[in-house]
Amino acid sequence: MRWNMILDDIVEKRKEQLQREKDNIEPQDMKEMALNSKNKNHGFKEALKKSGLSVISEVKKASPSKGVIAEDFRPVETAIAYEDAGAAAISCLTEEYYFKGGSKYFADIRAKVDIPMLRKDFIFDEYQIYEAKVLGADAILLIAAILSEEKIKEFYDLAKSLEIDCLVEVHNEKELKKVVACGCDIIGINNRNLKTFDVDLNTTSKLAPLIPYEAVLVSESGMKDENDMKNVKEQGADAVLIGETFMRSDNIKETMKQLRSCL
Ligand SMILES: O=C(O)c1ccccc1NCC(=O)[C@H](O)[C@H](O)COP(=O)(O)O
Repeated sequence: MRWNMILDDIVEKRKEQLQREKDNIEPQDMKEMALNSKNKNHGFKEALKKSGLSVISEVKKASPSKGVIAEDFRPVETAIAYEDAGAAAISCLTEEYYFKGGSKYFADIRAKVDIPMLRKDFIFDEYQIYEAKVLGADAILLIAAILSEEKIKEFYDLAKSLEIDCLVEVHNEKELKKVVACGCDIIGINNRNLKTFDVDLNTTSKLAPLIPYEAVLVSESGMKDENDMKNVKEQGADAVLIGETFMRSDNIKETMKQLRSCL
């Protein structure tokens, strides 16, 4: 299978979702709603820079690698438990087909928690950034594997103009180079190999030394226990993004405590 095959499939499906979204609210209307939005940033970047290793806890019902993770999916309850457990921020999937997420889940959670929220999606159209603002997102994910350097810069600047932070995700050195060239200030290293779905925390070890000192470094995917947390912290991560481990937990507070026990 080709390196970007899975991402290509996800993006193709995501285009269909985008069309439905545009049919529902026209691009000009979405843009106006975003520009008139009173939603304020809850301080995503600042939350990740607090001492220790900050945790972005993810609300995710399913994934391409694991299928359905949470049969009994209760997004708002889960998000409130994350906040109570001391998560620095919440990530919520809004991609419908592969991750079984949705904008409604995002909006429902936003109404109930006070910590910063990341809109986790596959963003390739400015409409999705205006929509993120309207939903109350404090940050969006930009994936270097699906965007040119020009697009990263354009979307980064647009998001910043709307007071939205960007977590810009890389998988390898080539992607990292274009992200660094764009001056991105929050860089995510995804430990998941999208060809095999294997997670390897050595991806963080390999790329972390190449991240500019002033950028916030987020290690993403595959964090299962306190040793993984200790490992990526030692590699210089400021924050981690954790989904599956929390989504499979029946006691989120206890899982958070356990994950943080070696820090
Ligand atoms: O999770 C997947 O299978 C996946 C496949 C293709 C593209 C992205 C994918 N995941 C998105 C993520 O980045 C993770 O949801 C996030 O880092 C949390 O990972 P985990 O803690 O391993 O659930």
